[in-house]
Amino acid sequence: MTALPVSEAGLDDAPMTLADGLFRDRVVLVSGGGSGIGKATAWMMARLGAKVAICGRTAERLLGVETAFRDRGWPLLAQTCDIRDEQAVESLFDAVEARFGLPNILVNNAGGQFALAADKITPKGWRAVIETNLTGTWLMMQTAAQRWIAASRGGVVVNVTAANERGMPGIAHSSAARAGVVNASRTAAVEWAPYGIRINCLAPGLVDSGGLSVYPPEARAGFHRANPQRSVGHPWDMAQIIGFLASDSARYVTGATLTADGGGALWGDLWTIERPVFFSDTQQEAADHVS
Ligand SMILES: CCCCCCCCC/C=C/C(=O)SCCNC(=O)CCNC(=O)[C@H](O)C(C)(C)COP(=O)(O)OP(=O)(O)OC[C@H]1O[C@@H](n2cnc3c(N)ncnc32)[C@H](O)[C@@H]1OP(=O)(O)O
Ligand SMILES: NC(=O)C1=CN([C@@H]2O[C@H](COP(=O)(O)OP(=O)(O)OC[C@H]3O[C@@H](n4cnc5c(N)ncnc54)[C@H](OP(=O)(O)O)[C@@H]3O)[C@@H](O)[C@H]2O)C=CC1
Repeated sequence: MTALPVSEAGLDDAPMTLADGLFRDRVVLVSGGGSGIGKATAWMMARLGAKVAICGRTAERLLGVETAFRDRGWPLLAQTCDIRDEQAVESLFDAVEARFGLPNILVNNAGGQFALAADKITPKGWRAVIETNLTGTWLMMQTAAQRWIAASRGGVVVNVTAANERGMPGIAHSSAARAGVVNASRTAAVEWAPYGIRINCLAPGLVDSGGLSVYPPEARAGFHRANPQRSVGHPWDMAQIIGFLASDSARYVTGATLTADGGGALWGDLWTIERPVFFSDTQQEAADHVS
């Protein structure tokens, strides 16, 4: 696959398949918008005319995007917020409403985990990942829906989960949380359909964002081989799928999960921790281990 640029200048020029002005004057809230997939999405939305709000826990990350948007004359609201904290989530939505009005689109992208063998995860570590990826994502989408319902308006949610059809060895907590988001999304897609709210998920496979740096080098070395395309995706690839799901082109799509993993759900052997010897590529090593 052709490599796409990752720099900010690259995001300015990255090829766009979505129509000019597609999100003109729409208010788009992107969680985790200070880096990786969220940042690429914020950029894409701004290029397509949206008023963008981003959040994350780290002020410096947000500041980087704020500066770049100011240089380009793009409107942006950036606010620190831990999505696990319901009061912080409420004040984030208050701030967005005060600046731009109620969001039309929520891109629920913030999340992450640490890689550790399932038998080593502590209760505290389990809770931290579930709270981040399931509870935090839920608080954001429920808050958006409550406000849309109160205002008698529709809205669109895109939840960024992870491609977990075959589990995600090394990140069991995250795999469980993402499965929870997918099913909560299906359920809410039905309950909130009468209010004109659509909810879909994007389940990425491996995407070459800075986020991958937290994985051990021996795991990272195998990432690009873990799917039939023998490559990792780019944040811009994810941004454009998010743009499609958020747009009226997808108006008949709700409760769905779109997997973008280079076919990794069908073929490939992915480990986010070092591959146990039992699963070794060399038959002799594996046989030695079993016997
Ligand atoms: C087939 C195709 C498929 C394709 C499938 C695709 C594969 C998926 C690849 C995914 C890639 C990405 O998501 S890339 C994005 C990666 N980005 C991130 O992960 C960043 C976000 N992550 C985080 O912030 C953290 O990991 C997270 C734990 C979730 C939240 O942080 P907090 O500040 O709340 O938590 P902390 O205080 O740091 O830690 C809380 C506890 O968690 C545990 N803990 C935290 N870090 C730990 C660590 N490195 N090792 C062990 N344990 C740890 C400890 O018990 C900690 O308690 P103490 O012991 O008391 O400290
Ligand atoms: N890259 C990949 O291969 C894959 C990524 N994903 C998922 O895609 C999403 C984006 O990841 P990606 O861009 O790759 O990696 P990044 O680590 O760059 O992005 C994660 C973003 O989420 C923010 N975040 C994390 N926890 C919280 C929190 N509690 N409250 C608010 N913001 C938070 C981070 O900001 P801060 O730390 O400042 O809070 C950061 O901006 C994540 O949910 C990730 O797990 C899924 C599958 C594969």
